This record gives sequence, C-alpha cells and structure tokens, in this order.
Amino acid sequence: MIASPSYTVSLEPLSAEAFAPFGDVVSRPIGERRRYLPTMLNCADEAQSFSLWISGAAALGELPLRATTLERHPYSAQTFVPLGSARYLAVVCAATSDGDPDLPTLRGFIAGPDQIVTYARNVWHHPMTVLDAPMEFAVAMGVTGRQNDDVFFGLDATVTLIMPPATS
Ligand SMILES: NC(=O)N[C@@H](O)C(=O)O
Ligand code: NI
Repeated sequence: MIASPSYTVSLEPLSAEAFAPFGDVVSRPIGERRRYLPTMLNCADEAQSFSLWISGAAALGELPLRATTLERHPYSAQTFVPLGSARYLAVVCAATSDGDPDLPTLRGFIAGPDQIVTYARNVWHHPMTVLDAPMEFAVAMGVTGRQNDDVFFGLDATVTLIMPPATS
C-alpha cells in the first residue's frame, strides 16, 4: 500500500505581492472615501449575478491545523471582507494540468483584519479559517444561479498548516 504524501505549509504574512498569483489583497481605506474591490472584474459571462452574504467563521483554536479539503469557484472571483478584529488564513495552491490542486504549490498566509482578500476565479483555496476569535465576513462573488458555483476537493494527502518558527 502506498502511503499518501504529506505536506507541511509554513504560514507567512499576507502581502499583495506574495498573493498576486492567486488573487488580490486590499487594505481597508484609511483617509479615502472609497476603495473599490476587483471582485466582479473576474467573473465568467454566465456568473454576472452579484451575490453578497455574511459568513460566520468559528475560531480555529490553535495551529497546527490539518487541512482536509480545498475549494474553488469556476465562474467567479470571491472576496472576503473581515468584519471583526481577528487574524485569518488564506491558503491557496495552483492547479495541475487536469485541474486538481497541485499540492506541492500550497502557500499559506496569515491575514490581518485590515486586509481584504479576493481569490481569483478558479483558484484553489482552503475554506475560511479564522485565528484568535470567531469572526464574520462579508463575502462577494458572481453566481450563475445554477447552484454550480463551488467545487470541493477532499484531500487524500496529509496537509498540515503550521505557524512559522519564531524569528530570533
Ligand atoms: N471560500 C470559503 O471559505 N467559503 C466560501 O466559498 C463560501 O461559500 O462561504
Ligand atoms: Ni470560497
């Protein structure tokens, strides 16, 4: 019997530059009247219905965390606007040529409550995971109206998310 592979993802601070291959990071506007988010800029023609909802995420508790599933949205980008003051995780990876998660490319980021994350259309990501305390998010995406906006992938590999070693 072949053992399933295992991956350890060392979480890193979220920055727009590091996250760029997977989507967009915007900080809350301080001193600006409006800061537009790119959500609807990355939606398929069949997903032009705009959906906005409040999503509550329980606090993780503590790391390490075993990731068991990833998800993607084939027709739209997806934006998360934190409504609280907790940190949260943005865990992403590229896709293989057959469209499944390419687990060796997994990256995990720790986002602050002032950071607004948009997963680009079809990018594999871990379900919203919050550190420190329960937190709600405003979530926005384009939807098709055919209940086919979410694709889930159960991981047969062992994927462990860990805090980075404390820098001396
Ligand atoms: N991405 C995520 O954590 N959840 C969303 O896809 C959702 O449907 O709430
Ligand atoms: Ni999602």
